[in-house]
Amino acid sequence: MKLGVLAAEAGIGLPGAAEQNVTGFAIDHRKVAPGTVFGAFQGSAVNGEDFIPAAVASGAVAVVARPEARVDGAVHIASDQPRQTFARLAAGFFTPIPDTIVAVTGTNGKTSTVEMTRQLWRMAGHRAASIGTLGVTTPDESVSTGLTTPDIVTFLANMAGLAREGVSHVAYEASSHGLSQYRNEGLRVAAAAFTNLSRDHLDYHGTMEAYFAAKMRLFTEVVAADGTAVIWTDDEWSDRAMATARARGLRVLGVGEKGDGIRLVSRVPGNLGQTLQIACADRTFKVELPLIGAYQAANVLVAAGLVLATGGDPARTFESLSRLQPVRGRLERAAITRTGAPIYVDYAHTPDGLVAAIAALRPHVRGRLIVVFGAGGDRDTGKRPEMGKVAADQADLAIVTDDNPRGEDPAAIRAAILAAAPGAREIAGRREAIAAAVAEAGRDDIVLIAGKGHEQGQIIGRGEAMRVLPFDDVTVARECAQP
Ligand SMILES: CC(=O)N[C@H]1[C@@H](OP(=O)(O)OP(=O)(O)OC[C@H]2O[C@@H](n3ccc(=O)[nH]c3=O)[C@H](O)[C@@H]2O)O[C@H](CO)[C@@H](O)[C@@H]1O[C@H](C)C(=O)N[C@@H](C)C(=O)N[C@H](CCC(=O)O)C(=O)O
Ligand SMILES: Nc1ncnc2c1ncn2[C@@H]1O[C@H](COP(=O)(O)OP(=O)(O)OP(=O)(O)O)[C@@H](O)[C@H]1O
Ligand SMILES: N[C@H](CCC[C@H](N)C(=O)O)C(=O)O
Ligand SMILES: [Mg+2]
Repeated sequence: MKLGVLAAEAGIGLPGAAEQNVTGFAIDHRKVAPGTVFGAFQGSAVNGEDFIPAAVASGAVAVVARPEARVDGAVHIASDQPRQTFARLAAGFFTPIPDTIVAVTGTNGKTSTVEMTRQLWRMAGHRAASIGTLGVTTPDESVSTGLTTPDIVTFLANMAGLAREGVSHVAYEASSHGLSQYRNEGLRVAAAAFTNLSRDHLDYHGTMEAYFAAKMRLFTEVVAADGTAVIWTDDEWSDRAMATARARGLRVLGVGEKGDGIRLVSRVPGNLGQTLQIACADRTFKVELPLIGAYQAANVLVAAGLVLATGGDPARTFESLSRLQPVRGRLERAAITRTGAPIYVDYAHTPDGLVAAIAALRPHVRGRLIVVFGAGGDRDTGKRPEMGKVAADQADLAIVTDDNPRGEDPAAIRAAILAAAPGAREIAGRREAIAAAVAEAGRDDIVLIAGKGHEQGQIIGRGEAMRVLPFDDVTVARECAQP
């Protein structure tokens, strides 16, 4: 494909005819081959512009970079927003793409919502896939990518690969990092959802306002101008999210107790699930959802909103809710202790997530709720005491342990949590902490192991020294429960 043709398609002006043949795209100079377009971005760790000479030496035909960057020996595609320009250019190269693409943002619930959307589409007869923290899940398999939102080249290549496999519908997770780094752009996104906003990632965004603004780019720039915004109505930030979507002229479908598109009329927790009454388009529907917790009901309804926004039939969609499969590591019932106490594994790794996971289990607890959790290293430090406070206030026994210490001293992370968690117990090793919780649990108790969900390892160290030690909360829970 000729560089000039790609640029013209993306509406990017280039000096000269740009007859160069483009063979691929890369944002890492180590992946540049002859004919590659290299995106040189200023990052948080290093400046990609430093690698321009190396990229050109490896055969880059063009470099997308700021106007002030120096490019010799290749076409300089100058842009004040090089990540966005690169994405638009690359999107023309990676074809075909699936017909129907939707995206989900929010602090919590993205993975669950994209996964539920995928399942609902599949039940409606579509070949559907999801992309997010769990990797790429296709009709046939699941492949892990390591990041929630893969880099732009992987993202676009995945989309093209899925379309070639015959996938017509894709739901992807748009993290705030991904949105602010333009890691998923250039494609027609038919509908976009907002689940909620609460404290997380302030190490990266600085303030809640900046964090919110990063997420809102999904509505102001990423979703198609004639697309739909599916917004959970019952969050503190919902009204502002709706106003943002309306200001762009998007169709807004509100979902929640205050929702005008899908209204949650009532929710009654049952033993292994819950009963929902839903009002939609002048009709009411009763759903036996085989999942517990208000938060799971919320995610499922937002997923249903995305399905309706992309042409799904309401009656069929709500009927399908009763056949949804649980999402890996989200309130997953991992094992039962010898005394009969259930052990749940959940991915709650924010204060709000912990509140939601505890609230989901509370109606099922006759004795004590024992919560094992920690906080990740090299991430927002401010959420640590907040998580400690939630556990101290709302669990009957809190055990603070390690969760991906990364480059930090695990004892210091635990101390920051414990400072706000009077009465909590400190047990460094995660296996030992889980074993202690299991040993404590009597017949009427429930154990919640929070923070790692589906994760398969403990991340220790950073940079060259980083190691991932195999660790799976579900497996360890089973081993401790039935030694
Ligand atoms: C802070 C952050 O988000 N960093 C991500 C980001 O890095 P960056 O753009 O700042 O890049 P950088 O490492 O400073 O390098 C700058 C540029 O030089 C290039 N480079 C770098 C080195 C080299 O030798 N040659 C080279 O060309 C890089 O490819 C990059 O384009 O882009 C990189 C490539 O896409 C990511 O790998 C990297 O993720 C790091 C590893 C990370 O841990 N990210 C986490 C925080 C993250 O993104 N998490 C969210 C989940 C959040 C949630 O869901 O709650 C996610 O979406 O996964
Ligand atoms: N709608 C919700 N409201 C509040 N908490 C939620 C909600 N959905 C999920 N959670 C909590 O967040 C955890 C993670 O859920 P999920 O993986 O779906 O979110 P995510 O947004 O993809 O997270 P990440 O940012 O890590 O990718 C759950 O295990 C639960 O504890
Ligand atoms: N997407 C989130 C996941 C956090 C999971 C938790 N186990 C941790 O390591 O902090 C992040 O990268 O911040
Ligand atoms: Mg996720």
